[in-house]
Amino acid sequence: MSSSPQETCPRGDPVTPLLRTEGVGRTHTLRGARIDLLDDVTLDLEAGQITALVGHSGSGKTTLLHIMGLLDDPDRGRVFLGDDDMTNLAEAARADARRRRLGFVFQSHNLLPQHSAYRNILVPYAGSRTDGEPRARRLLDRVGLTARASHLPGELSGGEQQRVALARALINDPPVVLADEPTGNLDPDSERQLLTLFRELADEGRAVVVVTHNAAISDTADVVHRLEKGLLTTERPARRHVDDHTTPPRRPDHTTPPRRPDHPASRNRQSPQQPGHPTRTETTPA
Ligand SMILES: Nc1ncnc2c1ncn2[C@@H]1O[C@H](COP(=O)(O)OP(=O)(O)OP(=O)(O)O)[C@@H](O)[C@H]1O
Repeated sequence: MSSSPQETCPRGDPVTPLLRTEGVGRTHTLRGARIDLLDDVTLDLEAGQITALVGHSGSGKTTLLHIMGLLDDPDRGRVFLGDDDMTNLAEAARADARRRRLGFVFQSHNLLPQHSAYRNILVPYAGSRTDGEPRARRLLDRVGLTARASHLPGELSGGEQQRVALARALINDPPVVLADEPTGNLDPDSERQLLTLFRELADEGRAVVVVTHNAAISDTADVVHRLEKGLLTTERPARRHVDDHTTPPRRPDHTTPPRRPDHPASRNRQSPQQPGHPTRTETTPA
């Protein structure tokens, strides 16, 4: 098998989530007080699904995303990519997993200002240059930016920069995409384009997790997890998180392609986490 990234996303085994946190905990001590920011958080990211991670500011969403993305270590618990326990791996192996198996999109897209859109997409490529260049061009086309290939980030709009960042996140064809407030700085059109791309990625069999305060994303998501006082509550199916309960749950038309029964997302509907039930039943004092 070639060591370069493949063109097709690795599909998840129907029963093995693409990413799993198991009993993850993170405790801080602030001015002598112990704070369980994350307490026994168990969650699965399944193939074919967009997962939204919501909660008030400071509830630990980014911390959990960084732990899932192997950018940070939990104090307790484990993180699996497929069947692989990533918890106590050496940093070199974690870095390799981050590069090949995880794609990151951040609110501030972190593009290199001196490089063109095309070069930025190639920066994290793990394969050979001859394989990478056509891949980068296809990804530029996919995010609708072929005509902007040679433009510097400063010459692109915020939405275009974020689509370059998404193309960069996909260069190694990762099965899992993690996004932290990706629409935070975007206008509604750019937001819609990004959400459409996320839906396509899920429909290809990837797991997409999005930390967000944006109700449009939680509407679009297949699964919504809420973090509160260290505990994770799973809400399924996704529904609005605004106070307008008179409006029925709805997905934007562009996010609802019909799914075949044999689609990875259809095979993964069952979950040990039930709607509305925290992973632990008691609340942990902050
Ligand atoms: N090393 C640390 N020591 C003490 N507190 C910390 C440490 N790291 C993070 N925190 C605190 O943990 C809390 C959670 O931060 P985090 O960024 O994960 O929250 P968030 O839910 O993503 O917030 P937001 O929605 O505002 O981005 C914050 O109050 C932060 O200050």
